[in-house]
Amino acid sequence: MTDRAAAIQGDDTLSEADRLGLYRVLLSRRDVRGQFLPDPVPDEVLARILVAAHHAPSVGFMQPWSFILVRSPEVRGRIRQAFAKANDEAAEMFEGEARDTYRSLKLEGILESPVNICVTCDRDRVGPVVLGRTHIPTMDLYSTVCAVENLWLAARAEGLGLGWVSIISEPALKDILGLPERVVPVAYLCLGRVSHFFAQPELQTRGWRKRLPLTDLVSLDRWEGPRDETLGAELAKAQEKAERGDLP
Ligand SMILES: Cc1cc2c(cc1C)N(C[C@H](O)[C@H](O)[C@H](O)COP(=O)(O)O)c1[nH]c(=O)[nH]c(=O)c1N2
Repeated sequence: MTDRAAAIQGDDTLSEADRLGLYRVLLSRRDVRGQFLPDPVPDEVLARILVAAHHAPSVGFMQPWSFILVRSPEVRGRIRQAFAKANDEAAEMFEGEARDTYRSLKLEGILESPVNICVTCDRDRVGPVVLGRTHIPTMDLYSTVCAVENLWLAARAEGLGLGWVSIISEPALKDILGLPERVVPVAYLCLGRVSHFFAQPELQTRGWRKRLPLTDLVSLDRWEGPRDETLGAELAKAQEKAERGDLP
């Protein structure tokens, strides 16, 4: 094989089944809190999902992420306590009916899921000057979120549910997991087999918020600039189709 042949992707066209499969994963991915089954996630499946996360894009190819697999019931118990404290504080921030609804929501599956994963960002992984992060310092955090999304989609492709828990004080999480000062806990995730996936986001099903019309969110050339009517009609059609659960 020539150097060039080795350097480019061989068959770079996706089959129709691949294309649809990707959309199916994207549109059926759910945040899962309550339907976890206790069966362990096999190591080879975990490895595939973590490789998918590790193939995420990152600023300057910095790869600032690490993955802490939290299996210990003792550690998970401490995390669950930190969640409970933050969740009580969070409920107080809402008023009236919203507070009651908030209290009725299940917002984590820390103990029910067989494994938790903390995805961290080492802000100093390659020293202070990073290609692409020179003018917007938060780019390493955004890169780590890309890894989280890859992990989430790969989990869905493996038939596993994943739930993101962010109602925890950051210092408490850092303390429990022993993170050094320079390392940010970007995402605390609960992963495992589930009894079922909801068709729509749970927050929508439970009346908290609806998906916004995409046409309101796409404009031309500047913040809230003019709308392209022809594109707008396509966006509305495509969104309706997705809401019905039809693949594009
Ligand atoms: C950064 C971040 C943080 C959180 C979330 C997501 C993201 C991206 N979500 C999940 C969130 O509620 C969910 O994604 C939306 O409601 C949309 O639902 P689907 O993900 O499409 O099922 C989430 N869910 C939850 O039950 N507890 C939580 O603490 C959080 N935190």
